[in-house]
Amino acid sequence: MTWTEQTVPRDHAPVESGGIGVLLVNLGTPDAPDTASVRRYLAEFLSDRRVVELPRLVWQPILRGAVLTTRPRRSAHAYRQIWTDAGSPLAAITREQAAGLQDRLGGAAQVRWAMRYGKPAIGDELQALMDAGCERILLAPLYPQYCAATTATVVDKAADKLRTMRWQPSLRTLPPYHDDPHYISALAHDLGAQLDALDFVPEVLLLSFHGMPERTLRLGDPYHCHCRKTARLVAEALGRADLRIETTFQSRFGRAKWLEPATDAVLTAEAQGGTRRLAVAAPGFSADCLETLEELAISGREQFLEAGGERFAALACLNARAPGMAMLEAIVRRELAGWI
Ligand SMILES: C=CC1=C(C)c2cc3[nH]c(cc4nc(cc5[nH]c(cc1n2)c(C)c5CCC(=O)O)C(CCC(=O)O)=C4C)c(C)c3C=C
Ligand SMILES: [Fe+2]
Ligand SMILES: [Fe+2]
Repeated sequence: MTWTEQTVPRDHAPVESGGIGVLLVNLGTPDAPDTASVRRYLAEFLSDRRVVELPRLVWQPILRGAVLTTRPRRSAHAYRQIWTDAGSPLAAITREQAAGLQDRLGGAAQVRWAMRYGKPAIGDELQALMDAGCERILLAPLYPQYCAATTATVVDKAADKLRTMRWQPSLRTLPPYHDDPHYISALAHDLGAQLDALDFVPEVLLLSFHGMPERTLRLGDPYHCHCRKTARLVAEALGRADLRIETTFQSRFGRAKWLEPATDAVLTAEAQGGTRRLAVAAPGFSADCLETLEELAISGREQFLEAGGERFAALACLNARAPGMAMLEAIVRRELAGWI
């Protein structure tokens, strides 16, 4: 037998040479804002050992016991407050970002999107890109600040899929972009415009990042340093001498010590300390989601006003608006250099 294309067995359809794919990935979200869907989502998310770094034998009984019997109902209530006709904001915005990037890249690459937990699954979307002829794929976790709990687990999940393939695509990953001039100037431009559009002048701007257990910093995760650097560069680029800018960490989970200062504690302390007008932005989130729309814009507002604050604004993430999309196009094109 001669070794021709026809006689060599394949484990996927033949691909056209030169096909380039881009897979945008964000965290994940439940399919619906009900307790059962949230429980399914949290079970997958919180079973990831990149997220909760405890031995399985210790963590799984706690997760299956206390956590999954109480949290899903509470979180489902929170999700219901932010759910839209297009579904979960995180999924709807990520879908829009993928469509916007596809428009910008034209025929140079095929763009799809996936979620690390829930749907659409990373493995299925990698397969779809390959089925569409992509031999080279840029995996783009939409996390500006690198963290093992977010960025690394996306790469792990993609590797799980590649492990099943005889003929793998060539894979690149988007590096963290926490200090990239495109990202910093997109944020400065967009946050500056949002601040100018407010009907009050804030005394304080909180830059609130998602928290992490503090021990991950001691173990060498660069996340905390990346957040601090982003905050410093955004503050410099905003260039507002009249605005006090503070960095905080939100969404504490569990009993361990998390990165500080905590956003909720600072909102209360600022109001009690005399700050009357405050704005909060979440530069680490590429898309608005539960953590920005509920935790900051709803609960955060309540905390600040109940403690004596008078005016509060939660600024939008970059989402699929022009400054964020131009930034995404620029950093993706750079990573595709040599491919397109
Ligand atoms: C140990 C628990 C958690 C770690 C560590 C963690 C890190 C982490 N998360 C994000 C981004 C998002 N998290 C979101 C929701 C969310 N996060 C946790 C817990 C941990 N996150 C939970 C339990 C939840 C679900 C909601 C809840 O029950 O509170 C989301 C929003 C998802 C959505 O559907 O809108 C995002 C985005 C980052 C960036 C990060 C580490 C840097
Ligand atoms: Fe989280
Ligand atoms: Fe939260």
